[in-house]
Amino acid sequence: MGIKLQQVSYAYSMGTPFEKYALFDVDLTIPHGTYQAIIGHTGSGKSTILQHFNGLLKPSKGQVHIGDRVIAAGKKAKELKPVRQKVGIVFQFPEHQLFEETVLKDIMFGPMNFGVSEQEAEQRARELIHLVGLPEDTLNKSPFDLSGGQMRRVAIAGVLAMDPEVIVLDEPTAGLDPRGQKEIMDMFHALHKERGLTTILVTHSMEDAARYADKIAIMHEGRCVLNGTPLEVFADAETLEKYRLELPHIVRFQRKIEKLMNKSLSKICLTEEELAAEVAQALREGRDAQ
Ligand SMILES: Nc1ncnc2c1ncn2[C@@H]1O[C@H](COP(=O)(O)OP(=O)(O)OP(=O)(O)O)[C@@H](O)[C@H]1O
Repeated sequence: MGIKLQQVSYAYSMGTPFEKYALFDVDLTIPHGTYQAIIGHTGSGKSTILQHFNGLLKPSKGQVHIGDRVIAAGKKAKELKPVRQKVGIVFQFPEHQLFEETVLKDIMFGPMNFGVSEQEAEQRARELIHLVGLPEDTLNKSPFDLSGGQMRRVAIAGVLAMDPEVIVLDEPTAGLDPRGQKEIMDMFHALHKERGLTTILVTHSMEDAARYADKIAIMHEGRCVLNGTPLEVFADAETLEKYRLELPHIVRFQRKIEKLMNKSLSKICLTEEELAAEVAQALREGRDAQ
């Protein structure tokens, strides 16, 4: 399922003296099966845009297409339950929303609330607990006896239990140690590939955007100022500089090497392996030319 924003503007407290526009004429098309990162500084509108992806917020102007459903300014949004089931949002610190006495009940809560049978919901929970990297006996524990990282995984299993077609991740690794961060990001990437999910990652991390995303959109003061593949975005040094966004570590390293070699490599590299191969190639060419 894809998502498309057409000329979307959004004002908080519309029509009151506190009216404040947080989005201005945003056009963004996220085709089915894409891994889209949305990056921007604090206050650029990331959380506001995210809440449009499943109808939590309705645009003040413009239209949001979620699959074949259209949510438009000025129109009453009909029954949004199916949209909420198809678009799962992993909010920041999702473990704060755990509340049941056991992990099993917590994971089953969402699907059962949406009419899935108890048997089916339990089966999903038993499958998902492995998928999020926890042993099956976790299901019988209280979520509040788990570590922070384990609680995060349980909360993620709860979102996946709804069997969404689109998954929206709002800084999903905030507060985790580097190893936990990588494990969670790799897990979402594997899910994205295996289940053909449309994945939207809202992040401050250029590293994660570079490593996982097919497309990177840059938000600045409520506008989407750039959207392209990682290579297109990292080649646009002028725009990145204008909006004070850092290149990922690996690209900065490449720039340093190029400066020392006084030579540009033939492409921008996003992994250590690619960079090593490009440098080796450039050295070979240098030797052959002597
Ligand atoms: N409930 C609200 N009422 C009024 N203004 C708000 C509200 N929520 C956000 N804003 C304003 O809207 C703008 C965009 O905020 P938003 O939270 O979408 O940005 P963000 O990029 O998600 O920031 P962060 O990275 O800090 O989460 C900011 O100027 C913010 O102050």
